[in-house]
Amino acid sequence: MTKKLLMFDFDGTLIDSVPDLADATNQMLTQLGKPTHTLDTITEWVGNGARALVERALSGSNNVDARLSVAEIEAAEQLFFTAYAEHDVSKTITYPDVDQGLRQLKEAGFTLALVTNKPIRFVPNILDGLGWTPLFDMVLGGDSLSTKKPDPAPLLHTCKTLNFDPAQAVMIGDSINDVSAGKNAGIETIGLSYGYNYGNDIRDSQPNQVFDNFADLLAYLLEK
Ligand SMILES: O=C(O)COP(=O)(O)O
Ligand SMILES: [Mg+2]
Repeated sequence: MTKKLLMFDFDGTLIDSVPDLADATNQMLTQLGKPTHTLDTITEWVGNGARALVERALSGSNNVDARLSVAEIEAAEQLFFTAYAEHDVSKTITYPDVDQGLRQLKEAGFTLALVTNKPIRFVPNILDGLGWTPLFDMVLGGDSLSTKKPDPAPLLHTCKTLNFDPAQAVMIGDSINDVSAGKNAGIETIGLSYGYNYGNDIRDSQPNQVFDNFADLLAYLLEK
């Protein structure tokens, strides 16, 4: 791979975080006296950051209930933050071959960055727990800038900060937000099919490449 900067998405790409996100979501809903939801349902609400997850959970649907007040959403979000802080790594696991793969890519000379829509406050603890903090030269959360993926700004900001031309970079993720952010930034995109994408096939978003597991992605990145 002639690219030098690899920008990775986090949830659904490197880590399977939905079991913890779902526990925190259901803890919040229980505290509010609202019905809880299954792991599969909550999985389809992940992708646009914590605020969107909370709004969808309160609505019981991806179509957010317009009658929800800002105060109601913000109060629920605080409950979610408290619950997720307690459970951010209880059930979170890395996908197969990711841990070794990231280390191999780093050793091969790639610069690695993490560009997630997850609120930044939760990211350092998870990275520390996985022993991944030294692997990433830059980490951006969904609230690090004023816009998040699918906006291109986090990707372009990462390229600029790390002194890479967008043509030297690739965005790797599981969701249409990662592919759209890459396309909006004029950056090559690689989709991974095993994560969370609102129940849709990542191929529908037409990334430049798609892989069904991290081992195949690794082979592709290392062989070029
Ligand atoms: O927190 C989310 O909603 C998604 O996070 P991600 O961008 O790492 O997939
Ligand atoms: Mg993701």
